[in-house]
Amino acid sequence: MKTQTATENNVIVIEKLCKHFGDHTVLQDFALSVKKEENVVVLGKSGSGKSVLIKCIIGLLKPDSGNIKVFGQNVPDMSHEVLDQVRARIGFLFQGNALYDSMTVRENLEFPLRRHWIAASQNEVEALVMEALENVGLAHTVDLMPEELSGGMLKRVALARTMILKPEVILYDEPTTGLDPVTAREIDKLILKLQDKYHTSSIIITHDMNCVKNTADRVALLLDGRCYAQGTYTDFEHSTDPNIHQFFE
Ligand SMILES: Nc1ncnc2c1ncn2[C@@H]1O[C@H](COP(=O)(O)OP(=O)(O)OP(=O)(O)O)[C@@H](O)[C@H]1O
Repeated sequence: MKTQTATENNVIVIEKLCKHFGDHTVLQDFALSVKKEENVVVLGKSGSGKSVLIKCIIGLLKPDSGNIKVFGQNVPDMSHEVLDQVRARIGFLFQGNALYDSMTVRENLEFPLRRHWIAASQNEVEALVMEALENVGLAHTVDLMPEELSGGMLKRVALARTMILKPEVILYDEPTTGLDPVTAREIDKLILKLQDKYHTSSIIITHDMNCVKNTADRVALLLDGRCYAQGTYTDFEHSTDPNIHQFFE
């Protein structure tokens, strides 16, 4: 049974998050929360700090101050051991997919299972690999190498690998960037399908307003280090605030 220890149904609560590099302030009192089974899109211009935010959430960067509570525990206070356990509950879809070129699709999908010692027997590993690939409609690619796959297929295999540990939270870093519009919409649909099937919560970083429209339960605009505005896609679409409106031009 999955444990849900966070308060008020929030799986992520970020409060007063500050991160500087030298005299460059990237995040300043940033706040955001994500509820169970909610998709929150973080919008922000290039260089606004979206990747820094994601890295702080998974403990790859230490904030200067503030809290990042994931499943009720504060990431900056976690020991390496606890952080490792929490990371097994958080899936991360990298912008560049981060598949190993020298491994087959099967080996790429087995990798997180072996790293976290999830499946004991080879039969269990095989079943989980095939379930993950069937989820993204790519069971037939199991013995192919990444170089034999199209950009959209690579993204779907990467998503299958992210999902194989059945994460409760998924962080998507620009999931549709570099894909043609038809493939991008297929990825949007997969994001929703997997959320529905596994009841995941997500933070999605994207500039693709179609992806926002299709996937966001809520949109948060990261501007000048803060969460400048939050609302639905429709709220944002109808906003007359130039800082919001510019994303629709
Ligand atoms: N390790 C680091 N050391 C110094 N500066 C950094 C570091 N990581 C990020 N930055 C700076 O923080 C700022 C925010 O970077 P970040 O990569 O989070 O932007 P982003 O919103 O993800 O941009 P993009 O949409 O282009 O990917 C940038 O000015 C970047 O140069």
